[in-house]
Amino acid sequence: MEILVFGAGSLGSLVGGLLARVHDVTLVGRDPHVSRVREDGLRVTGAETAHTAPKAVTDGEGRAAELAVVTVKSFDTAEAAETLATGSFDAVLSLQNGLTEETLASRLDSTVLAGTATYGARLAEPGRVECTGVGRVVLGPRPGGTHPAAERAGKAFRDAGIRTLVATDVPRRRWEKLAVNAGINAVTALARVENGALADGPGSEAAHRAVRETVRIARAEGVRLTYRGARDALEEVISATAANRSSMLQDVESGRRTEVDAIHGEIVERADRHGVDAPTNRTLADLVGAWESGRGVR
Ligand SMILES: NC(=O)C1=CN([C@@H]2O[C@H](COP(=O)(O)OP(=O)(O)OC[C@H]3O[C@@H](n4cnc5c(N)ncnc54)[C@H](O)[C@@H]3O)[C@@H](O)[C@H]2O)C=CC1
Ligand SMILES: CC(C)(CO)C(=O)C(=O)O
Repeated sequence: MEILVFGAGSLGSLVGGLLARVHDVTLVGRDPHVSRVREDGLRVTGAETAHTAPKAVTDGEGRAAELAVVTVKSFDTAEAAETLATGSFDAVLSLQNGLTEETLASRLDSTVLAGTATYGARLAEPGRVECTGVGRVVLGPRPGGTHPAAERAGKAFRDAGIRTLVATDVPRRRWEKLAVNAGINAVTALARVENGALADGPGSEAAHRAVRETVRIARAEGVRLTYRGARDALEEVISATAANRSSMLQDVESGRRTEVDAIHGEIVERADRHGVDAPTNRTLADLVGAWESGRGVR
């Protein structure tokens, strides 16, 4: 399959490097990574290993492929969509945090699929990405149900050795992931603690409040997410990733812009739309937003 991976950073390089084992892959990224991939290929090290030779470009304009996989940070999604709109794709799949598939769908004519990835990836150096954990990709049609494009994308991922589930209940899964991120990301970033610190104590209280609010908003959106389901997912992720530093904590520690707007900000915006209270998410969004403004990265 011809696949374009838009956003060849950590996750995009891991997924693109693995897909290039059996598919015709083009990475859209930035230098010096892109130049190194052109010279020496792309190495995947760690929990997965591969050395493949995807094409790599810095200009994503006017490209065509059967599938485009979007792996830019959530705040770059609108710009990525504008660039993708100059090309031609049968389907576009988001593997990002947040509900970015809606931004893509509002700007693109292609079929937009939504997904989640629990693989861990870190761009170790130009030309080399480290797989820090083998997880799973779950993907499916944005409104749920089935679609041939989702089946084709799922088969392409599986053929490349990526653990993949094609799901019929993607909205619930996307909101469950959003609820887990709402519970963990800002609390760990503000408290400067690993995910495991939220297993009990005050961090746990804040995380559970953020999750409970997110479930209320998901239900107001018509998504069949239960508090018990989201709470179990939160507790499982806290336990399975106890020693990890969340992506938001890593961003704050590196002085980078975070995905707070796509997680807590998105939840607050939808809460306002539905007239539902979300005081914990609002406070978390304001505090991380204040840090970003003070740091000049917002
Ligand atoms: N890193 C991980 O282990 C995981 C990441 N995710 C999600 O995946 C998304 C991406 O995360 P990361 O890979 O960690 O971020 P990242 O910052 O490492 O990668 C994004 C890349 O996109 C590139 N990019 C952005 N706009 C571009 C443009 N217009 N043209 C060319 N290149 C462009 C950036 O230069 C950057 O290299 C996020 O939403 C994140 O939450 C989800 C699961 C795991
Ligand atoms: C699931 C979790 C919270 C794991 O750290 C994550 O997705 C993140 O850090 O962004």
